[in-house]
Amino acid sequence: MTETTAFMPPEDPEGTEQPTADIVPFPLKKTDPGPIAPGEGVVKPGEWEAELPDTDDPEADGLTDGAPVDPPREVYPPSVAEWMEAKDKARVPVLPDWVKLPDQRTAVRKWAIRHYSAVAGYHAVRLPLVYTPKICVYSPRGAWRWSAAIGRWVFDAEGKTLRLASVANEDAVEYLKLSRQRNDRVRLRGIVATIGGFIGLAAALTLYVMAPSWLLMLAVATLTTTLGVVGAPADRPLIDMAKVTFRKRRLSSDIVIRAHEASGLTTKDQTIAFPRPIGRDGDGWRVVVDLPYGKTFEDAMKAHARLASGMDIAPTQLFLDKDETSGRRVAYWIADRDPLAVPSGKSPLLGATRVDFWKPFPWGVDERGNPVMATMLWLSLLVGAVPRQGKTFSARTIALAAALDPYVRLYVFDGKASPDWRKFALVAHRIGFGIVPKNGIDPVQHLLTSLRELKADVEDRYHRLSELPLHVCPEGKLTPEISRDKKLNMPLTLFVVDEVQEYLTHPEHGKEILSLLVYLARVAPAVGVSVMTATQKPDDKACPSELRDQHQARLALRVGSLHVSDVILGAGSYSEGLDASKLLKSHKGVGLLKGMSDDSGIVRTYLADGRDAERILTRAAALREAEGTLSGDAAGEAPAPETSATILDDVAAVLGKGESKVWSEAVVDRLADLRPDVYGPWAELEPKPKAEALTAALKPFGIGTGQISRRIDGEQVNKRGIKRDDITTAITERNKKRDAG
Ligand SMILES: Nc1ncnc2c1ncn2[C@@H]1O[C@H](COP(=O)(O)OP(=O)(O)OP(=O)(O)O)[C@@H](O)[C@H]1O
Repeated sequence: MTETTAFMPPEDPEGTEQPTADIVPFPLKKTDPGPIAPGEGVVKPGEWEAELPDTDDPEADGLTDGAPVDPPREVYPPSVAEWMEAKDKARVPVLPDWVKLPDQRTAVRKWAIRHYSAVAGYHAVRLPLVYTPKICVYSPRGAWRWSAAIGRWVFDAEGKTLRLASVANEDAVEYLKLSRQRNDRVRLRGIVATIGGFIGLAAALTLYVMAPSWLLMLAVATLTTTLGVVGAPADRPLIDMAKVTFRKRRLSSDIVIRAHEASGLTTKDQTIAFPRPIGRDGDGWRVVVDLPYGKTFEDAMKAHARLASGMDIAPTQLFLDKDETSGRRVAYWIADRDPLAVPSGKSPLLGATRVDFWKPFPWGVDERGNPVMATMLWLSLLVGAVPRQGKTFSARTIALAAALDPYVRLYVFDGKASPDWRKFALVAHRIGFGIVPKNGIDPVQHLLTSLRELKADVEDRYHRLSELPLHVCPEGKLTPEISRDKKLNMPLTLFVVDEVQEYLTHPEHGKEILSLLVYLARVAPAVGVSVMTATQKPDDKACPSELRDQHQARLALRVGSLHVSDVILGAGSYSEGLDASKLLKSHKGVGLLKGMSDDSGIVRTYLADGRDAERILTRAAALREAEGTLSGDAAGEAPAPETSATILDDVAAVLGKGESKVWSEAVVDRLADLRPDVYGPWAELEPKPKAEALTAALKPFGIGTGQISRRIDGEQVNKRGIKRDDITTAITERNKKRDAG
C-alpha cells in the first residue's frame, strides 16, 4: 500500500484558482454512501491506493478476491531429522551434572565435608558453653508447663468454657449433662494419671537403684533436655542456627504476572504468556515470558527494578536474557540469593603447571556458576571500573595465564606503580612501574621505547608472515607452531597497561603513547599481539574513545553510572541488558564481559591474590628458564636503549674504587643491592645465567666479560668478569655520541 500525495502540476503558477480535487460539502448528517466505485486511475489526496495483484507476478497466480492471506500452516516437524534434533534439545538429562561430572562431584563432596564439619564444630563448641546452661535454666519451666498441662487434662479444663457458657445461659439441662461428662472424665483421667504416676515413680526408683550410672545419667540428661526444650521461650530457640537461612520461596506464575502488572509492562487486558513452564535452573528459577505485542526486551530492562520489586526480591537476584526468537520474548533467571556477592573462589591457575595460551583458559564463573573461559587471541581487552572493585586482579589473572605459557611474551606497565604487578619482573620481556623516574629509569620512556619496539615488531611480522613458505604458513596467519618457533621470533605477545590513563595524560609523551597504543590495539591482534588496558577513568579525556573503540573485548566491573558503563562496554550495551552501574560494592571481581566471544554476560572472576600471583610467577619463571624463553628485562637482555644507557653508570657505581676488575656475579649482586626492583631478578638466578644476564646487557656497548683469575685457597680460579677500564671507555663513548646527537 502506498499513500499518494497531491502535487501541483509543474506548469501551474502558485496560487492558481484551478482546484486539484473536487470540493465536497461537509455532510450535516452521516449517511451511508454505499459502496463507492472509484474512477479508474483517480486517486484523491490522502487516500490509500491498494496494489492489486499483478497478473504477471508468478506469486499472484491463483490469488482471488477474499482468498486468505495467512501463509499455509507449516507441517511440524518438517522432517524426521529435525524432529529428532528438536527432541534431542528438549530431552532432560537422566542424572544432574553434579552426579555425572567428576569435578562437580568432587566439588559437591568437598562442599558437604566443609559444610557439615563446620556445622558440627559450631554446635560442639556451643553444647557445653551455651546449650547446657540454657537447658538447665529452662527445664524447671518445662516441668511446670508439663505438670500444668497434665493437671488441665485430668480436670477437663478444655470443657470449662462450655460449662460456664451454659451457666451464663441458665441452661440447666446442658449444664447437668456437661457436669456429668466432666465427672466421668475426671474420674477416669485421675485413675490413669495416678497409675502413670506410680509407674513413673517405680521406674525412676528402679533406675536410681539398679541402673548403671551411665544409664542414669543418660536418663537424667534426656529428661532435662526434654524439659528444657518444652520450657524454652518460643522466640528464643534452644539451639542456635549454624547457617543463615536465605529467603527462598516457590515462584509461581501469579507472582510473575503480578510483577509485570506492577511494573507497567502489562495491563489487565494484555497480559504475558508463558511459552515454557517455570522451572528450577541451578540456584534459582528460570522463567520465559512473552510480553504483550509491542513490548520489547528493552522495555523489560528498563523495568528491571520494578519487576524485582513485583516479585519481592532484590534487583541483584533478577537477571534478564534476550531471546533471539522473538523481540517480545524475555528469559528471567531469578536467583535464590544474590549470586554475585558469593566469591567464585581461587583461580585454577594455582594448580596449573602450564597453560596453552592458544586455548581458552578458566577466568571465572557466571552468575549461575557456569565456567567462563577467557581468550586473548586476536583481540584486545579494555577493563574499566571504579577503584577497589577488582580491576587489577581480574586483568592480572589473564596476565598470569599468559605467564604460565612459556611461549607468550609479556609486556607489563602499571601506571600506578602498585605492588600488584611487581613480581611480573620475573617473566616480563619489558616491565615498568609508575610515571616517575626512579633509580635512573624513566618508566614512561621505557614504555615508549617498548611500544615503538613492538610496533616495529608488528610491522615486521606482517611482512614475514606473508613471505613464509606455504607449508609453514598455509593461510598467511600466525599458527601455534610459528609462534613457538624461536627462530621465527613471533611469539604470542600480551601487552598489559594498568591504569593506562596515567600514561595517556603524560604531558610530554601522552600523545605518542596514545597513538602507538591505538595502532597496536587495532592492528596487532591479527599477528598475535594483544593489548590489555585497564583504567578507572574511561572518560574521553583520560582514555579517549579512539583508543577505547579499538578494543574488541570489554570488561566493566562496578561503575558509577549507566553512562560510564556504556562508555566501557560500548554504546548500546545497556539496551542489550548490560549495565555495570547495577553492580554493588560487595560484587568484588565481578564484571560484565562483552566481545570476547559471541555471548555477553556476567563473569565472577577467580581470585589470585598477591601471594598466589607470586607463586604462579615463580613457577612461570622456572618454566620459561627451562624452555629457554626468558627474554628482555626478565633475562637482563639488551634492555631498551634508554634504559641500557643507565647500566653502564650503574656498573661504574658498584665497582669499588681500588678495583680494576670484578667477577660478573659479584657485580650483579651489587647491582641488585643498588636497585632491587631492576636487578633483583638477576640476583636470584644461578651463578652462570647470572653472569650471562650481565654479559647480554653490556654487549650492545661492545663490552666483553673477559676471563678473570684469582687465587682462592691457593688455587687459581678462572671466571668471567668486568674490567673498570672497559666501563670507563664505554661511558666516554656513549657521552660523546649523546652530545653529538
Ligand atoms: N575475583 C575476586 N574475588 C574476590 N575478591 C576480589 C576479587 N578481585 C578483587 N577482589 C578484592 O577487591 C580488592 C580490590 O581489587 P583490585 O586491587 O584489583 O581493585 P582495583 O579496581 O584495581 O583497585 P584500584 O583501582 O584501587 O587499583 C582486592 O584487594 C580483593 O580483596
